[in-house]
Amino acid sequence: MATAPCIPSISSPAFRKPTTSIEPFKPLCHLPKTLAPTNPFRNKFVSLSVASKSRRSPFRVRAVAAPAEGVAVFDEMVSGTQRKYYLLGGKGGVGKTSCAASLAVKFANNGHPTLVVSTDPAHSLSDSFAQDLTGGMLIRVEGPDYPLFALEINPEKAREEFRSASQQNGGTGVKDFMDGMGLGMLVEQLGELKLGELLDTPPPGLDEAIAISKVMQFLESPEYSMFTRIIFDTAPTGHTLRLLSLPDFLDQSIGKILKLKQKISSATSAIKSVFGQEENKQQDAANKLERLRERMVKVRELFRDTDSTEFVIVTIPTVMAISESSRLRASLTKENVPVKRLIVNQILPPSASDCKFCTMKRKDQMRALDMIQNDPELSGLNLIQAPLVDVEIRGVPALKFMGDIIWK
Ligand SMILES: Nc1ncnc2c1ncn2[C@@H]1O[C@H](COP(=O)(O)OP(=O)(O)OP(=O)(O)O)[C@@H](O)[C@H]1O
Repeated sequence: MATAPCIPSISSPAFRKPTTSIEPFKPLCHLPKTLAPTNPFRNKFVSLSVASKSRRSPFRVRAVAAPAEGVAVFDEMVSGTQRKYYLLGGKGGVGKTSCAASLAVKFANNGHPTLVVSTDPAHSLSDSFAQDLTGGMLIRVEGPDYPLFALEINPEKAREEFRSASQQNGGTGVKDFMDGMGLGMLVEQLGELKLGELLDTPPPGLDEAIAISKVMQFLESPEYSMFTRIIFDTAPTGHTLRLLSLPDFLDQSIGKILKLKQKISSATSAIKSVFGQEENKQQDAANKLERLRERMVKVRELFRDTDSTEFVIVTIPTVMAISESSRLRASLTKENVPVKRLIVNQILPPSASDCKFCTMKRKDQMRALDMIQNDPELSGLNLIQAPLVDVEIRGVPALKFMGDIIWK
């Protein structure tokens, strides 16, 4: 005898038939056969209309924050050919990469040459696109109508570059040099910068700040000018929060180093001929640092530019994830980073079976969703609800499927 699946499946009748007093699921989209010859989603249906226009239900869905009705979220995102940046962030494992990759596919299928960048030290873009995107180079993603490129920034390499540039200016090289010159008092000032500490035990977020600044550097070059949509798949919340304050911190630190460098230069000008080569090397390093500082300033400006940038928070319907999202929103607001949307991912559909686990789990999720409506940080955001599906979302056809559900 056939039994109903315990964990909802996208092929299960639960996705097609109303089983509770919640608004019936309506099939919204399915993959064209040509796109998915071997795709697990083929001919399967899923709907996101859970709880959006609910009647009375055992899950109290009436109280759930409904997606902003009548707001064509994607129309607004896709319009215009001026470059726009989207940063997706949230707690670890909630689906940031899947949402970022699905948005990238959707933009590329809607006429935008798109670049998706991972600045998370633990990259998963390659896994998400089911394509090897490692190596720190732009790699074209196969499948979408318009060019879609992905870039996994190697944070180790980026940090190493920063470290070597900084050490020549503020690290032991300069310390030794200044000691030798009898400029001990400047070493004191250098100590205040805690630069050694910064380089030896870099704070979480430094990698990412440098990675983003590197992307900014790339974007200035002509071969990148084609991209009209840039999506950043960022590291989990903790990193992101530190990242927000890092550009200021580094800007100040580097600024001080450069001032110091000027002082050293003038103090040693009399003996420049002796140390000519060393001087040149240090000047190169100073230039590098200056460029890094300028890029940091650009990163800071980018984060706060409401015309071109948006931070999308991704979460799941658990009390812990929603509390963390609320704190993230508060920090983003404090830093003047524009946020409009909140994606609640992995929502369980009502179960067709009498599976107690599923019923309990969904009730719990509905309670967590209720929290959003009562949360001062989150209640004003456009809520996008995405269902939990029963297979991993990997490869362009699956990402297109997910993108068509989320980005409407
Ligand atoms: N709606 C969904 N239904 C089913 N599986 C999903 C859904 N969203 C994401 N997943 C799966 O959850 C896992 C984690 O997703 P993803 O890598 O996108 O999360 P993340 O937030 O980027 O993780 P990390 O913080 O580790 O970078 C992946 O296996 C992905 O396929």
